Amino acid sequence: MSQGFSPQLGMAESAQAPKLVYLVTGGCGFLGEHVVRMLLEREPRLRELRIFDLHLSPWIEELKTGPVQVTAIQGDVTQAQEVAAAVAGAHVVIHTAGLVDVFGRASPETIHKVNVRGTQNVIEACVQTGTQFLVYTSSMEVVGPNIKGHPFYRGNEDTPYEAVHKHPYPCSKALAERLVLEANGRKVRGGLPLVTCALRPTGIYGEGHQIMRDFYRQGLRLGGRLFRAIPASVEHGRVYVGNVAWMHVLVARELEQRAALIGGQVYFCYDKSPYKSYEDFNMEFLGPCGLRLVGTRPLLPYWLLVLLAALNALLQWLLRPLLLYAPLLNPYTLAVANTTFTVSTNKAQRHFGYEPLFSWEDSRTRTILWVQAMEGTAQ
Ligand SMILES: NC(=O)C1=CN([C@@H]2O[C@H](COP(=O)(O)OP(=O)(O)OC[C@H]3O[C@@H](n4cnc5c(N)ncnc54)[C@H](O)[C@@H]3O)[C@@H](O)[C@H]2O)C=CC1
Ligand SMILES: C[C@H](CCCC(C)(C)O)[C@H]1CC[C@H]2[C@@H]3[C@H](O)CC4=CC(=O)CC[C@]4(C)[C@H]3CC[C@]12C
Repeated sequence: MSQGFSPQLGMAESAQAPKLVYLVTGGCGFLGEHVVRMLLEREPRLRELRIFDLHLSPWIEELKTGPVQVTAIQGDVTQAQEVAAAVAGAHVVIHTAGLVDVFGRASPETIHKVNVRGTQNVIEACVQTGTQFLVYTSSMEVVGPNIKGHPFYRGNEDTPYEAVHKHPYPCSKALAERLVLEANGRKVRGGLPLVTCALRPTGIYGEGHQIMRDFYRQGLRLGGRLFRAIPASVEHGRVYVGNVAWMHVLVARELEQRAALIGGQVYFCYDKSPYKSYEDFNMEFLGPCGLRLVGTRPLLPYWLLVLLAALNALLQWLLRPLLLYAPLLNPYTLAVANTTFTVSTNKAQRHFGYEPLFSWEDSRTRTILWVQAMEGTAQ
């Protein structure tokens, strides 16, 4: 039961009638929306695009006027039947849906349910319905930073690193990634092998990034200032959302032709974004929007930040019966922000010809324009 998926875009093939059906889970999220729009722009063989999400966004309606059939499916990845119904008849699934929570908003059980069981449901749906190609959005967090705070400096997919986690989010992403990779080669309905791979973005930034929005608003509240908490020497890997989306589209396109090479593999998502600390990197966008990062060195000593982070964790626990207290600073976010984690690799280029679609200058400009368009700029 070959589904006629031919990733090499030859002239003759691209001129053929579009026939592929793609499903994007989490298609209304920050990354998912960019994947959806990228597919519509850059996958000429697309006949139908299914957008599956717990919460459907109104912008989907605008996409329905184009030549590709856009089908919005409100559904929950934790519900196996809903997932199977959405997957049936799709050639490719791009599974970006996930619960991204490192602030203690959701319980560990809920994070596990959505990220691990949800992914298991997607895999089983592919097997049951005969969908052969699955791309999973994993995370750098699957590798690190680990609980010991070991630096990962310009590492690649083969760099040895002690990946030990305790926090529910990285634990769930690691388990889900393993499920996806182990499913590579399983026979799907019709007898063909399932081909899977996992992409591991570092910290994604760009239009729609909620945490950037939070920092911007915090800066406005503080009179146009943000206060340095992390030493400038701690490098944190970042990648532009458009390039992460492009990597998903490209690897999905190449999965059939290069199944033996790509199947069961992991790829860090990378581009030409500079290596900087989390805060200095954010200032590349927030600076031109009128914010200032105060201090060349952290204003508070590290031990005090550790204490404040622990206090926040305690308050979260104490207040939980009354209200949700989920500040940006907690022991986990402090450890991640304060540990060098950067990647330097060309594996995606070697395996499926990935080159960033957006230069650093473009990525920066697009992100600045998005921040500036937010209500009440600081200028
Ligand atoms: N934001 C980042 O810096 C990074 C994100 N990732 C991964 O990328 C993926 C997308 O993340 P973001 O776009 O940042 O998050 P997001 O929260 O903006 O998007 C996730 C989407 O999944 C949907 N979703 C959540 N639970 C669902 C469920 N039970 N059923 C169906 N849909 C559900 C949400 O409604 C949302 O639209 C996630 O898998 C995340 O782990 C990986 C590395 C970095
Ligand atoms: C919120 C953190 C920055 C605040 C630090 C403080 C309070 C000292 O100023 C963010 C620093 C690093 C971020 C994480 C990182 O980019 C890796 C991620 C990958 C994912 O898959 C999901 C998101 C995240 C965990 C990201 C979350 C915010 C930070 C912890």
